[in-house]
Amino acid sequence: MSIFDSARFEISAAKLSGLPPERMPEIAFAGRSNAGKSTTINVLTRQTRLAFWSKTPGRTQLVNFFTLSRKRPEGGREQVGYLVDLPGYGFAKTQEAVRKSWSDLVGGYIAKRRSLAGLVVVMDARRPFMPTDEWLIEFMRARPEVKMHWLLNKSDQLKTMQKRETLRMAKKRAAEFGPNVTVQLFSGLKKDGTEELAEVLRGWLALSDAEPTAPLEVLGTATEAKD
Ligand SMILES: Nc1nc2c(ncn2[C@@H]2O[C@H](COP(=O)(O)OP(=O)(O)OP(=O)(O)O)[C@@H](O)[C@H]2O)c(=O)[nH]1
Repeated sequence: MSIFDSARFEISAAKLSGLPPERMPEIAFAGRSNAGKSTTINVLTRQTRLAFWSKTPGRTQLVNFFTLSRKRPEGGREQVGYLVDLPGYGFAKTQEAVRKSWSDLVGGYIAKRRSLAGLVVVMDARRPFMPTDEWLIEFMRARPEVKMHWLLNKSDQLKTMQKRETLRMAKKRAAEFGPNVTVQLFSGLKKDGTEELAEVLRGWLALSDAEPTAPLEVLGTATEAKD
């Protein structure tokens, strides 16, 4: 059983003060509305209702935390990280208040969350790097040490040559952005690229399914020595 199959809903937060304590590395997912973030999370975790929270229109923007765990060699399970579903974006000009609350929540999370190991940006491969995607990517300039993976979803809608060109262009942009950015083509519909994505995310958590005893750095629990 992969750590992603183990994903269990833990908690939702509508504001930064409601986030759970930083006790494990976090893998966050973000994307424009309709880019396929929910589909991606559901394919990755092989569940059909995990990311259903964002489905209700007009729902308060929430950050949803799912616990990832793995089997201990001696039996039982241990928690290894959080999968964090960030609220979608892609707003009309009139929705300024919505945009502001999204930007405070998501921008604040990215800027301040020390346990953020990496961010997956889900984009529509037919039109990646829309202005709202660029906002999100710009937030990450403040955290160059955090990994980022650009997921070019709906690649099933592209012809072979378009796929090649889109990937080439995105890889060029990733290299310009910095050393911690990776990119791949993906299709949530066809489940193409799922293993490549899972491999990237296991790398962020310093985990491998083949090595259940691999050491894991648990962030946010260090205490300072007192004299
Ligand atoms: N062709 C194609 N369609 C996809 C793919 N992934 C998702 N879709 C479709 O795109 C639409 C949006 O997918 P969702 O997963 O709901 O997108 P979302 O980004 O979570 O959207 P919000 O809930 O609005 O934030 C749905 O109609 C999906 O069936 C894909 O890989 N290929």
